[in-house]
Amino acid sequence: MTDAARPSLTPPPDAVAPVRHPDAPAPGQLIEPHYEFCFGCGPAQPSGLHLAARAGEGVEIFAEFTVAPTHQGGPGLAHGGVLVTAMDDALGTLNWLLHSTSVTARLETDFRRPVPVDSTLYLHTWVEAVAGRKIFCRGEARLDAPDGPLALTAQALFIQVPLEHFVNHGRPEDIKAAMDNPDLHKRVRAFEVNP
Ligand SMILES: CCCCCCCC/C=C\CCCCCCCC(=O)SCCNC(=O)CCNC(=O)[C@H](O)C(C)(C)COP(=O)(O)OP(=O)(O)OC[C@H]1O[C@@H](n2cnc3c(N)ncnc32)[C@H](O)[C@@H]1OP(=O)(O)O
Repeated sequence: MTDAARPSLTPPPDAVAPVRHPDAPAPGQLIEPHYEFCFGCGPAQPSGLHLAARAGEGVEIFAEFTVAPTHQGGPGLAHGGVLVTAMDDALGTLNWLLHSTSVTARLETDFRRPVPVDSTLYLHTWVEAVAGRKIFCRGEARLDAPDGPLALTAQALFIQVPLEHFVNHGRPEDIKAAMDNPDLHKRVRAFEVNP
């Protein structure tokens, strides 16, 4: 499908190039998971993807995820939804480079090749353009090496939201636990004062 057929994923004429926030993680720096129970990157999720993400030089993320037997769809193959989750998380981690909180509004993924269990997916995501609250991003994932065969490509629209988005919509006991975690609180507050 051409870009013209997906108008909501194509930056409008008044969109601007993304700006790397001055407090963004340095290129090469490992980015801490935003939440320990996140299914994509949280260390406290036994069946989670345990995605490890690093900042790139631009407004971009490089991430890795190794497909475990718990991630199967077909026998010995990664479930497509799990691959989309990995892509979604690598795209969501771009928040750290813009220093804003945004959530996925639309995510379109092309599956280009099967991904076997035990393989490592090398994801690269980047912000293409920003228009008001809309963040237009793209991503690709390659098999077993940063320059390995292309397995997935994606285009996404993220929408910037205030922190209240999470506080108002999350299950109250989880929000309370998150707010009681001083590390998480400090990390998330940094976004608020540096929008
Ligand atoms: C202290 C507490 C601790 C908190 C800890 C938090 C730390 C967090 C840090 C970092 C988070 C990182 C998370 C990473 C995880 C990976 C990312 C995910 O999986 S996120 C989950 C999945 N996504 C959702 O659950 C969104 C559900 N949807 C919504 O909430 C709303 O629909 C939302 C916010 C996306 C938009 O709602 P509106 O009311 O704010 O805005 P409207 O007016 O509807 O849309 C604004 C513009 O965007 C377009 N738009 C909206 N949705 C669209 C769509 N699906 N496709 C195309 N355009 C869309 C609209 O047409 C509108 O455009 P026009 O301004 O009129 O030009």
